[in-house]
Amino acid sequence: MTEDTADLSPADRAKRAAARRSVDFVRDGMKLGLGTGSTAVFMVRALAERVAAQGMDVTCVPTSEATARLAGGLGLRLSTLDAVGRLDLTIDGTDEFDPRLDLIKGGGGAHLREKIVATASDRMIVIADPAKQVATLGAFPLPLEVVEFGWQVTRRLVAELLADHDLLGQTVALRMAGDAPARTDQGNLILDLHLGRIGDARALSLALNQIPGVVENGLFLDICDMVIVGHPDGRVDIHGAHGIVAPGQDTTDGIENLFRDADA
Ligand SMILES: O=C[C@H](O)[C@H](O)[C@H](O)COP(=O)(O)O
Repeated sequence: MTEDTADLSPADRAKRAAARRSVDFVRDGMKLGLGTGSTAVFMVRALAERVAAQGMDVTCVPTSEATARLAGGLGLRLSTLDAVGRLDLTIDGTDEFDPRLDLIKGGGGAHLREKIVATASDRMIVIADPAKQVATLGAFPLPLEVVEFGWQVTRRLVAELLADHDLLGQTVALRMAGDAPARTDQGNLILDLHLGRIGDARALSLALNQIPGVVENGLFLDICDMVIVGHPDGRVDIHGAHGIVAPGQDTTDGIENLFRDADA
């Protein structure tokens, strides 16, 4: 199945360009983590096309029920993280990435499973449109998955903790889905932390996860190896941990070199 790009918005054309480039990194026999969100949807479709066209043998672990439905419906072979144990590569979207390739994720509430899967992967490629690139994380509200039991006490502890950190804002909001609280795939709640700018993401991430009712925050630190940024005209830029390693329309040659460069 190939989408008609003429019907896509510029942002969606950019997401699609990044997504299609990312599946060039998939090799026969790989165990793959599949991300969640609108950019990941383009990736799952591109992956299903490639696997079918080339008769590849890949095993996929989805990071959400939505991705599981999409990937399964497109004929990709699904498994569970516990069944495969270790993954070769995870490809996922993001809400923000900074020059260190640190991320804020969880705009769709999937960051817990996404972080478990990415951490169990040898590599993580993030796919993004240009709007996701920031100098400092924090303009996008930081999602925090919390258990329902005592959540208002948890929210108060989170608010007190934020007062001790280097942040522009400190508003904590329960995420809603219409009139009811939004629920994650685990049945938990989400607090969105409107922080404006996060001065020390490592200190904040560690501190938040010390609060008992907190399950996981949306900061992905030192997890991502490469960000592929798509553009509406189909070009892509590949960002490694030390800057752009493949500006403009790169080739499919030297994929392993790109990873090595990303690690340099
Ligand atoms: O919970 C959702 C995930 O972290 C998504 O990967 C993230 O929100 C980016 O989503 P999108 O590709 O739709 O911008």
